[in-house]
Amino acid sequence: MAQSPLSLKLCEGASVASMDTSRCRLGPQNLAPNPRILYRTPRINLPSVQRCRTVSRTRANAVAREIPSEVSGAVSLENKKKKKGLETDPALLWQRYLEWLYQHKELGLYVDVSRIGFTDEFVEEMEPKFQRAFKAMEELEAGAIANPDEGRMVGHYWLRDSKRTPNPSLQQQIDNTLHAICNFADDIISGKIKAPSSPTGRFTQVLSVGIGGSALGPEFVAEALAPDNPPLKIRFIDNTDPAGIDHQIAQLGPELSSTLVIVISKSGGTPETRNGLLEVQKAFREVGLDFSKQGVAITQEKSLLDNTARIEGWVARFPMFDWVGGRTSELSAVGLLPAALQGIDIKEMLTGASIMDEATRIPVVKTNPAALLALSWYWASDGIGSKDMVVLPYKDSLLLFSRYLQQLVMESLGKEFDLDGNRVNQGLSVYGNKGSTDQHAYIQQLREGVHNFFVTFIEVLRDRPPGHDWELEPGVTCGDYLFGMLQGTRSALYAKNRESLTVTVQEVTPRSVGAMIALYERAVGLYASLINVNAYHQPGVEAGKKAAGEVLALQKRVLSVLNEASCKEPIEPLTLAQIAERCHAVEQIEMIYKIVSHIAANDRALIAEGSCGSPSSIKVFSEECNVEDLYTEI
Ligand SMILES: O=P(O)(O)OC[C@H]1O[C@](O)(CO)[C@@H](O)[C@@H]1O
Repeated sequence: MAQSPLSLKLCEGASVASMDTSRCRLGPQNLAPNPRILYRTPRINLPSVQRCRTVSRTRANAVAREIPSEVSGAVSLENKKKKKGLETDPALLWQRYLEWLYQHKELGLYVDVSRIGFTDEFVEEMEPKFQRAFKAMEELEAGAIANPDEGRMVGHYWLRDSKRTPNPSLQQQIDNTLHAICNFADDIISGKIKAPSSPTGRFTQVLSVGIGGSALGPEFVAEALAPDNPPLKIRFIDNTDPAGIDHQIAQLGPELSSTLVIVISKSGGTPETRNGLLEVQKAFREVGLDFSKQGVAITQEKSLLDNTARIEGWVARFPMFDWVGGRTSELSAVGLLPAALQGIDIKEMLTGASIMDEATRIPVVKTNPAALLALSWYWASDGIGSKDMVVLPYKDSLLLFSRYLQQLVMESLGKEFDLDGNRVNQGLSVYGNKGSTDQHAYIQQLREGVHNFFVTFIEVLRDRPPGHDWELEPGVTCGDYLFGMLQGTRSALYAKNRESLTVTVQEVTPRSVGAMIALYERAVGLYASLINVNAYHQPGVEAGKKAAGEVLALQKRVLSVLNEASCKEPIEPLTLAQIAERCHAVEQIEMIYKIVSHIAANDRALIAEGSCGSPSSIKVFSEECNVEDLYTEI
């Protein structure tokens, strides 16, 4: 017999037949954060408890014009592709390979778009759009307000060439910050800055707390570049999952005393990051450690996090600049400080990015690797994201590249409206892990199943550091197999009309990683211009945050109503419908059921009686009557 979520959660241990009379005990409820902690206001705005009715969510924008797909060029492009098909003649394919292969000699980086089937006619048609995109990029780099909705400049390119800032004070801020990061990392690694409670006086671990752009870049780079024995090892808290947080803290064990906690949040008010910080601070208190002696903040000046760190006297604070977006912040303090603490050469990362920036400023599609990517994306996904981009790095250390790109691409391009206010529902979906591992997971479908993707192969030529390779069969190394798997998959997919492009680097080094980050940042920026969307805002993310705030506000109201009922003599158990009515949220009854289920599953101070398989029969009451709450909440 299928069980409802409630039967599973509320009545753990009880058989379905015995559920009718089961009682589910819940522990004391306390949603209020520790009053001693200053950093406690989440960025999500919780409506006051008086307003626990459903807030109707109307879109702020005026009603937008729906545009037919012909306007975006999608239909004509689709037809052209059908007529053309992919080149199959080996000699012509080789010619195409030679004609389109891009090589950056200094970086040892190649971009091969020969297995994307665009035609010369298409390239010609795209030329005016590209010229507009190059122009827009030039203006952006010169300090234009390239993020009009937020009225912001977009300056991540300045981070690796500070002379390009539109004014000298910004240049100084960038240079000073880089200098401060290098000095701080040196002082931590050398032990000049001490971990006061550590037995050795040294910091040995970094715990990075952040989410989205404040985590994905540092996670990717740590996986790609951290040496086997870094001066400080790094761990991440990138969610508000209590079990995940507990796991990280448990893994640190006694090394908590030698852990440098870096809290990263541009806004300084992201709820998940705030919660991570509060949980870590609690863990510190429980073992008698002074968090302020081990905490570092990376955030915008004067943000809530910045103020907290300043008032509590944390070890250090580093700025996040207003003009650097979260998903393009890897080469700001966000990515550079954690990397430097792991002994990664951050100046090399910046150099790689800077060289790539030079290469991707060239306003000629064929000789600009970022433009080649944008051109390929446009062709392969019809300029409307009709196909997903599967990213397959054939190198374990690049495992997180696809996850990093997922945010960079999807948060930048996934937009409801274009810059003219037309509803376009744009985007480009990105997923992938690594090859050849994924060949044993989903490549079966890619080759033979639904044709809704194109592939980006990331190839690394150097298998191992020099002097370490050996032949596991005559003439064949382990790395040859990896190489063979990549080439084989590329060919096998192409034979079935599945398009792909390949980005090749010599080695995974700080320089090549910096270059790849810059390559994709620029490709996203150019592609956004081609499809006419603002790549630098994320209005859609706010809706989820607002809705989460409404759920938590409703939960407070539910608890308040139950508390009031439990203070009566005798205690008054309430049905879900009664709770909803007293909350003035009749239309939210399903959410109230979920709230009660969740609280019940967590042993808090609620008792639910009734048939768990039939929510309408449930009666709920609180075990405790908090008189203080009675008159304040309602
Ligand atoms: O750095 P913050 O302000 O904590 O934001 C974290 C992430 O949240 C978002 O704003 C939305 O998910 C991302 O763009 C950003 O990287």
